[in-house]
Parts: sequence; C-alpha cells; structure tokens
Amino acid sequence: MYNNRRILIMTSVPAEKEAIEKGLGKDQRFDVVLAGVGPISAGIQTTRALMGEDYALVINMGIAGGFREKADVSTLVIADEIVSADLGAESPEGYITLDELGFGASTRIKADSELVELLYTALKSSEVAVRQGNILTLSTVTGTAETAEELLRREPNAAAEAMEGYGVAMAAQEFGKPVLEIRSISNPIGPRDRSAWRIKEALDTLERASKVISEVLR
Ligand SMILES: O=C(O)c1cccc(C(=O)CC[C@H]2O[C@@H](n3cnc4c(=O)[nH]cnc43)[C@H](O)[C@@H]2O)c1
Repeated sequence: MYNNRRILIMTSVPAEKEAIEKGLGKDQRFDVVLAGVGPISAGIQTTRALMGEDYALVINMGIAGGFREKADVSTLVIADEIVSADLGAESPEGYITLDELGFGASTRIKADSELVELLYTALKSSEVAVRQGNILTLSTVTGTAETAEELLRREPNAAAEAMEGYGVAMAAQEFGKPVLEIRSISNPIGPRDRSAWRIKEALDTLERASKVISEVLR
C-alpha cells in the first residue's frame, strides 16, 4: 500500500521514541520525531518535519490517560477522531466549542478511517488489547473526577486524552496528509496520582504496537 513511501511518527519524549523505534526494528521507512509536550510544540515540530520530506502518512503515538471503563492501563487506543477539548469558551450555560463559536476552524479532525480499520484488525489479532474511540487533546492534564466526568459528558465517544494529537493533526491536514493518533494507556484519567502511572507497561505496549504497524503498513 505504501510501496516504500516514508511515514512520519511524532511522539513527545525520548522514552516514547525509544520504545517506538525498538518496535519498528530495522524498518527504515519510518522517521520518529520528537514533538515535545503540548499541541503548540507538536504543531510546530510536525510542520518542520513535513516541510523537509514528502511523507505518505503522519501518526501521533505515545502514552496517554484512559477514561475509566473505556480504556484501562496498557490498552492501545486508535483514534477515530482527534478532538481539541479545550479550544473554546466557557459560559454560564456551559462550554462552547470553537466550531460553535463560528470562527471557521474545527476542533475535530477525522483519522483516516480505512487505516484505522486495517490497524485495529491487525492489532486485535496480535497480543495487544486494542480499542477504537476519540482521543482528546488538552493543554492541561485532567486532575479531578469532576473534570473527567465533564469531558465525557461533552465527548461521550472519548476513550483517552493526551496533549499533542490535535497539533500534529492540524499540521498534517494543512499539508493534505492522512493522519492517525495511536496511544498506549499509562494511567486512568482523574484525581492526580503520579504513582499510579504505569509507564513501563505502556511503553511495552507501544513497542508491540509499533512492530505490528511496521508489518501492516507495507
Ligand atoms: O517519566 C517517564 O519515564 C516518562 C516516560 C515516558 C513518557 C513520559 C511522559 O510524561 C509523557 C508525557 C505525555 O504523555 C501524555 N499523557 C500521558 N498521560 C496523560 C494524561 O492523563 N493526560 C494527558 N496527557 C497524558 C501526554 O501526551 C504527554 O505529552 C514520562
């Protein structure tokens, strides 16, 4: 399908990059590039990478928080939609999205649905626990049960939250490239408890998923 065309993977920090590269093994078609933390850094770094190479596909990968009863620790989530969940306005009647404010831009970017299905099917038949759902992008990590509930009320199809997807996807969209977001759950979303983060397990899942991605995207 990709006939040796290059694929860009954006990830936040060196530990994630290392896990992804380990999973990809000797596959030279992939460039794994650091996005930094947050959507602005991710947008800038993705734009920089896309200006230097004609990639066939852009993937944002890394660890993430999972919504309780939707995505447990070590589950892999493949995004149907990449949704900016804090680009909008508060009002006494509730949160207003950028789309509703009418600025012409959308807070929602669809992942390439054919690739989502292809990868979901392949990962499901591997040893990786996988699910599809929307992945939210937030500049502030959720730290209370109330905020987690409010996010799910606004985005019932959300399975996970992270901090870069929307920035990566905006850049990919600007260059006319298909985009995916694939996240390995390291912690439940809710009251902040860094000791509950299972980073090693999440990085192991990320590595296994990267191996499958390299085998499937041929
Ligand atoms: O401390 C470490 O060893 C370590 C290793 C790998 C990654 C990290 C990170 O802190 C990655 C930050 C990255 O993770 C995403 N993330 C993870 N959990 C959440 C969450 O609950 N809510 C939002 N984002 C989350 C996020 O995309 C960060 O950029 C540390």
